Amino acid sequence: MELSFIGYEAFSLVLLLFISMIWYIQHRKEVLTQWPLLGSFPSLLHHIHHVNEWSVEVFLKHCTGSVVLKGPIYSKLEYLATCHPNNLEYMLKSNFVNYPKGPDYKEKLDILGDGIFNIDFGLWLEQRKIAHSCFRSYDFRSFIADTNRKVIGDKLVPLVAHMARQGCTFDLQDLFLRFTFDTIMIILFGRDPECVSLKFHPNKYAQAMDDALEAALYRFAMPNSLWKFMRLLKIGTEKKLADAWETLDLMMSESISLTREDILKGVEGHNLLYMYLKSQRVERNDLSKSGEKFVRDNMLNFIFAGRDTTASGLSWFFWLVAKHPHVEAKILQELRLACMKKVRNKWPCVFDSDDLRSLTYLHAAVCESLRLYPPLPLNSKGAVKEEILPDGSITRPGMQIILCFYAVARMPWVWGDDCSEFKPERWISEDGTLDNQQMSKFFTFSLGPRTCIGKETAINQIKLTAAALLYNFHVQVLDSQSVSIKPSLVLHMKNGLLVNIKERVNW
Ligand code: HEM
Repeated sequence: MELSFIGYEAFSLVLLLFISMIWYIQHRKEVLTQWPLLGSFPSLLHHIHHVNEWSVEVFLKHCTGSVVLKGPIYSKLEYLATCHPNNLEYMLKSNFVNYPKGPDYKEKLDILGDGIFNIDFGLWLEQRKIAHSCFRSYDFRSFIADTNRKVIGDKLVPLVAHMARQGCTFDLQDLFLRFTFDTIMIILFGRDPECVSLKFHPNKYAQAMDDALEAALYRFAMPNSLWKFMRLLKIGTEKKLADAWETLDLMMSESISLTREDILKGVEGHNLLYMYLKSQRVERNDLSKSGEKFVRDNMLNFIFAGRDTTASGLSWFFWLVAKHPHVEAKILQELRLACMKKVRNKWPCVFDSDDLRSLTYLHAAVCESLRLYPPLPLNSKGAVKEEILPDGSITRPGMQIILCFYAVARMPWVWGDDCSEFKPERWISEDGTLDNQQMSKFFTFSLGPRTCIGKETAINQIKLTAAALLYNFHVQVLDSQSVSIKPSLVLHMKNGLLVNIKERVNW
């Protein structure tokens, strides 16, 4: 009797395995597999290391702008991933109030605390107003322009000239991360951490930021219970995040206390922390205690916002330009004209914000590169009320909505059959001016009330850096390397960008 029961169990197991195998063979070639009981979760985890490229395949294969992904049946995980421009526009702009980031977002990005990225409604509006008034102020804008000029002209260009003379191969992405870190730290705290230097000393803060961003990506893909369990055990990406958190907190408290000391000594400043403390109307004697967490959270948000994104934008831009010599030639032609107008014949030549106005083709090339490689490729939202989106998809409270900015640029029905090509010309209208119509389907800086506050700062910094480096040097990307996307919330290159640099002596 017992034997036949075991025999029955074994038979059922073999049958189950057989059915699973047949099912697997039938479905293994699908881009997105809906597993019995487990939903799309195994597919999502399997593809998480290249989630952006995978999202393009999924949307193209399913010929749609939206797909629903479900977690295992025991979990409440349900995603709506969409790259339909009408949906994106609707959620980010027209019906923005129904699509806050939601508490789930803040839990996953807890390292950012109550900073502007993480909060919604009244609290967000208050912080947005403070940030907006700083970024609009003449003094702060001049301070940013001045910082850009100094960091590019006095540090970046001389270092690149040195590398060119040495003839050594180096990682351009690493250099850009150092450069944007120095710049953002000067803008925020008025202090130069001197990461752009001949010593190339290891940057533990950069590593900490990379680890935090990688851990955050995995949190977005996993059921909450799983990453919380990993956090409890301090293993994997959660262990890296805990260490990164400690390192970044230390950096923040050092930077904040140094700036506070300056203010207490009466040193006038134009940096963002100085403006934030002033905008809180903190009494001078109170500066040592006031708003510790408020300041820490906001400044850390700005470091994440300003360093990684701009460095990513620069790295992909240089890679694309190196792969498209005809684009490089057109940019150089424009730069040469700009230089001639100002009668600049010394080497190296560094451009300033005034020059940028005449550089239409460079602007188009930068937009085109940011379209194809948006530094923040995904965005996440929650829904307050159930609604039907413009493409007919339904959003429900509790659902996580993923806005796929990387994928939208690669949909032929949005950007045309040549959508995957690097073509700055698509941004220029027949009369040679910039074609602003493209902006309605350009989501790289988001849209609506939460549009990136640093958009102008970032574009200017990329253009000024590109102009200075391309005009003075020839950047040759090593053909032997494989350039791919790193699994992270920011679109970095997995193995960096190895280049050789030569001075352009013939100008
Ligand atoms: C190429 C560079 C950049 C790109 C592609 C970019 C992109 C974005 C995107 C997509 C958002 C919306 C994020 C969301 O809603 O979750 C955003 C928000 C934001 N960005 Fe940027 N950004 C860049 C550079 C900068 C810089 C240089 C700064 C400041 C120094 C900055 C400050 C911010 C802030 C404060 C927000 C939050 C706005 C809010 O929630 O109201 N960004 N950015």
